[in-house]
Amino acid sequence: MTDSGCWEAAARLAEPAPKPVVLVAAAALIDPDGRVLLAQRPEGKAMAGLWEFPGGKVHEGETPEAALVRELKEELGIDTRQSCLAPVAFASHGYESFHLLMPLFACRVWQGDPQPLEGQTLAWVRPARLADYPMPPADIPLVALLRDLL
Ligand SMILES: Nc1nc2c([nH]c(=O)n2[C@H]2C[C@H](O)[C@@H](COP(=O)(O)OP(=O)(O)OP(=O)(O)O)O2)c(=O)[nH]1
Repeated sequence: MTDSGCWEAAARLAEPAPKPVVLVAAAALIDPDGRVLLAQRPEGKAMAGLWEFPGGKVHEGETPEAALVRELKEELGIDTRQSCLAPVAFASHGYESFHLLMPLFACRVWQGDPQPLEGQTLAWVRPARLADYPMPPADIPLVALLRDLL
C-alpha cells in the first residue's frame, strides 16, 4: 500500500534540486575560407582556457538572435543582423549548478574585423582542426556536427 503522504514525500526528497535552465546564444562565424572563429575564455572566468563559440546569456525579454547580435558587438566589435544568423544546432548540457541550453547559429556576413574586446584570445580554425581546441563539455557534440556540416 503506497497511497500515504510519506511515500510521495520520500520520493520528492530523493529528487535532486532542479537546476535553472540557462539560455545562451552562440555563433559559428565562418570566414570566406570556411574557417570558424573560436574564443578562448580568459583567466578569472569559469572554464578559463577553454575555447568556445562567441556569444553569451540571453537577457530577460530578449530573443536569442537579438542577444547574439548584441554579444557579437560587445565581445568582438562586429555588426551583424538577425537575418544573417542561420540556426544550425544546439547544445543541451547539465553543468553542476545549471543546465545549459545553447542554440548555435552560423553567420557568414558581418561588418568589421573581430577584435578581442573582452581579453579573449581569438583563433580562426579549419573545421577539421576544431577537435584540437579544448572546449567546454557542452560543445563537444557541436564540434563533430560542424566538422561534418562545413
Ligand atoms: N559563449 C559560449 N558560452 C558557452 C559555450 N559553451 C559553454 O558551455 N558555454 C557556457 C559558459 C558560460 O557558463 C555560459 C556563457 O555565458 P556568458 O559567456 O554570458 O557567461 P560568463 O561565464 O562568461 O560570464 P558571466 O556573465 O556569468 O560573468 O555558457 C560556448 O561555446 N560559447
